[in-house]
Amino acid sequence: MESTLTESAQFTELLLTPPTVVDPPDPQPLRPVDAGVRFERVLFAHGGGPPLFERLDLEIPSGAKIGLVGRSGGGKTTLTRLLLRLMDVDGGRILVGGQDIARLRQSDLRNLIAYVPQEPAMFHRSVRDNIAFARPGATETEILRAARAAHVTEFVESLPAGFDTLVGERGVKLSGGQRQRVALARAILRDAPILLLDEATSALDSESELLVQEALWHLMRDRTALVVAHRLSTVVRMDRLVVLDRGSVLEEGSHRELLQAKGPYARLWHHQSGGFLTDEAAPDTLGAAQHDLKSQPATG
Ligand SMILES: Nc1ncnc2c1ncn2[C@@H]1O[C@H](COP(=O)(O)OP(=O)(O)OP(=O)(O)O)[C@@H](O)[C@H]1O
Repeated sequence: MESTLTESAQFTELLLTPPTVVDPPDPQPLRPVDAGVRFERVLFAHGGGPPLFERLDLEIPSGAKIGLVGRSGGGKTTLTRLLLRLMDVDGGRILVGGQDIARLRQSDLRNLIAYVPQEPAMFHRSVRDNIAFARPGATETEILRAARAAHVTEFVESLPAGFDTLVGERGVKLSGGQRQRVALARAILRDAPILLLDEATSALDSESELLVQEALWHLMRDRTALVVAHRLSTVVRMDRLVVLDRGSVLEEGSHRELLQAKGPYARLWHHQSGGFLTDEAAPDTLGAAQHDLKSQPATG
């Protein structure tokens, strides 16, 4: 009882003390000290099937920008779903900021991670509502700022009712690139310290691609980013690429290091065409590369 009284007295005192310093005009959001992500000996199998991940270890330091690449079925989507805790691991653990996500409140975990899926869900509401729902209570200024940063403003200006234009069922009135920009605006508005992005595989027109890229880089600044990367322009700029195949990390390093290593990624890179790391092109490439890795002794 006494301690409660003391605490409340201290609290009141704080309230009554006139502030001697003022907030900066453009304050930075308070972030956890560490927004690193760590997969630790993760074991996982889909619905009683064979294990996909067997003791998967992956470290993403706070603020790092990691690209997840690899052929279809490698486990990229599963990894993102485990991090969002849409499913639980069968063994090992996933840590965010040093805390086991299984021990966090779901809402707290969601506040730490902004997720941009390949096919962002669109509601038959206005463009504004489609952005705003990412953070209930956001002010008009905040919504418009996010829209501007994600280059939504440009295309909205040519819509009949601007931000009040209804986007149609599942956003049919918007192009793929425009939907992605709305999704990035949502993530900007969320302002979470960790960004998890499943990059769209479908070709965007080059103007959209450029704008989405720019918005994406803007969004990644000062955040930890894990991007399932399909586009070469994204991959090249990442700090580190992780090549995932059949639930295992085949190799990792920067784009330059992996090219020099002349391994699976380098083969993928040289095989791909049209600016995308196509899953179609990957199986033979990675399969052959994996065979090479297995059959040749490591030469360093
Ligand atoms: N819900 C599910 N139930 C059973 N097996 C699944 C399920 N989801 C994925 N898998 C299997 O898990 C493995 C990894 O799939 P995942 O979607 O994570 O790979 P991916 O690298 O994201 O592939 P893509 O590039 O095609 O999206 C695949 O063998 C897939 O068939």
